[in-house]
Amino acid sequence: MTQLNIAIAGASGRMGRMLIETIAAADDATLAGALDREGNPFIGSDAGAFSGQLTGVTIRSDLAQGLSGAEYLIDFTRPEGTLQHLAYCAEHGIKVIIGTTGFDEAGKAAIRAAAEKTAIVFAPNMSIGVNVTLKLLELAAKNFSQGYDIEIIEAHHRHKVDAPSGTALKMGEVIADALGRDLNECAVYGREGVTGERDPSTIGFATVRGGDIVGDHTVLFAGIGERIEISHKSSSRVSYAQGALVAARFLADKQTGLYDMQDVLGLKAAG
Ligand SMILES: NC(=O)C1=CN([C@@H]2O[C@H](COP(=O)(O)OP(=O)(O)OC[C@H]3O[C@@H](n4cnc5c(N)ncnc54)[C@H](OP(=O)(O)O)[C@@H]3O)[C@@H](O)[C@H]2O)C=CC1
Ligand SMILES: O=C(O)C1=N[C@H](C(=O)O)C[C@H](O)C1
Repeated sequence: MTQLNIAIAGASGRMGRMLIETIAAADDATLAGALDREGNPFIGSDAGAFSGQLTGVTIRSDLAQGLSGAEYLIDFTRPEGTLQHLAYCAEHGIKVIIGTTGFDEAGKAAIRAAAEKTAIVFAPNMSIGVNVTLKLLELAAKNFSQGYDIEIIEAHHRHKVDAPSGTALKMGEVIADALGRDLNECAVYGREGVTGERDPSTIGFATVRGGDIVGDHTVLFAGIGERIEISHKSSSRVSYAQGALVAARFLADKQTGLYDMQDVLGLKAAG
């Protein structure tokens, strides 16, 4: 069986730890490197120390050292970190799976440019459940295009730094596209004070942060006399890590190009 040699960025983070455990349990993947930024207290530790299962791979801050044996990098860090890692990977032909959220337009443009040099999967949510939910939302939006107000509510743990979540924004994009609207023009991010009546063409977002909530997303289609809610709730980060591994397998025969989880899961053409 061909082995995927995968390095993990943000190795000591919530997703990094889960990814290292997931790779250890996979028959076709080998941990080939582990990165964290300079000053991180876990630099120099074994990447498996968190789970008590040593890997023989040391967490490094130097990209050349951390990526020397890697064909793939799975990166769930912060936009500024991901973009630094990506520049190195693009130069060295290392394929990249990006789960990081919170990129601005310039960051997204840099990812598109890097995809001309290496193969990339970039998705705000790698879970199969969320990606199938996006298809359900497309269908729902087309059928509730008149007479239903659309609100997206997301809840995450207290440590999350970006809002709305990347997944909530993606849900908004999918719904806006299905309705022929531009999310940049119709999104309303929170309300306060005398807001006036709701504009029916808007898509509203609400954000909750607290405790250890892994990640909940609900889209509400509120009509007269009825409302429809489509929800996805994560109870473990394992589904994101498994999805990232599926994305790495998908890239095995790709040299360049930018893909998302809809490509990976073959959902683009699905009705
Ligand atoms: N696509 C998906 O399916 C999912 C996406 N995410 C996204 O993944 C990202 C990480 O989430 P999570 O694991 O919870 O976050 P954590 O804060 O737990 O981990 C982030 C890791 O990245 C490191 N890091 C932070 N800044 C930099 C930098 N500038 N350069 C290099 N490394 C850096 C952190 O190091 P330090 O501790 O030293 O700061 C830490 O090791 C978020 O953007 C989140 O939204 C999360 C879950 C699923
Ligand atoms: O930060 C998180 O935890 C998560 N982030 C992603 C997002 O912003 O959508 C995915 C998931 O919801 C967990």
